[in-house]
Amino acid sequence: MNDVIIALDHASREEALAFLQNFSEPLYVKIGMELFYAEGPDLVREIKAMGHKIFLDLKFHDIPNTVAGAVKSCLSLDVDMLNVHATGGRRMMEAAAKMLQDLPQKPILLAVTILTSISEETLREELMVEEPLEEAVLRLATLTQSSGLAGVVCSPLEVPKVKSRLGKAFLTVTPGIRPLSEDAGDQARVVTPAMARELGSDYIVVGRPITQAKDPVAAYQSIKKDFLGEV
Ligand SMILES: O=C(O)c1cc(=O)[nH]c(=O)n1[C@@H]1O[C@H](COP(=O)(O)O)[C@@H](O)[C@H]1O
Repeated sequence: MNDVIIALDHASREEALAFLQNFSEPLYVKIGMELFYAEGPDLVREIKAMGHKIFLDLKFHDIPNTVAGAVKSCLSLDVDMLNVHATGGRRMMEAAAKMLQDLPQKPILLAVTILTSISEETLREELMVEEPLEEAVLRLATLTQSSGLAGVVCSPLEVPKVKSRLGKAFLTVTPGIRPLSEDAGDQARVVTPAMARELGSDYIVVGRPITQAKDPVAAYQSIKKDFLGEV
């Protein structure tokens, strides 16, 4: 299943709902730290009740017991996807995955590998990681899979290696998407929607190229067409 996930990086409930009103169809949306910390879990329930699928992007990174509790707290929201940071390590990811094990219908649990705003240079000079960025992503993705999670967040650029090492079924959810005409902004590893399809991404995550477009519906449809090859 491939899809375009729209990042609702809005400051308030009013802004997010005004944005959603442009669309007549059910969407796959991402609620991240900005909107969640402003509005809390009620808005997640409200958007879910409107029929949209939800990726709750809170990127948990803490000791295993705390992350397990955070995942448990989120389960009542009935989200479709949620995430942790792979750099929290095996015990943390296993504790998160354990919270889902007895559920009849599990949300997709992902781990963020290396943020798409990080470049090879930043990784080496600021984070003191000496291995090439692609190797670091691959190492964290391997750890994520063996910890029992369903997939990773990475750049589409790393997808071919992740898939060839960890198998097609291991999901790749990829932000850092920019249509050709758009500025990369704070992203360091960017790829067009069509390239993401060619590289094998399962889902692309797109924020500003849609939310800040003059015509968000047209921007969404064009990105969806480039990624899925249909409207
Ligand atoms: O976990 C994420 O969703 C995420 C991981 C990552 O490595 N890079 C990344 O950009 N994201 C999120 O994806 C979205 C990208 O937004 P735009 O750059 O506006 O398209 C933002 O909401 C980020 O928080």
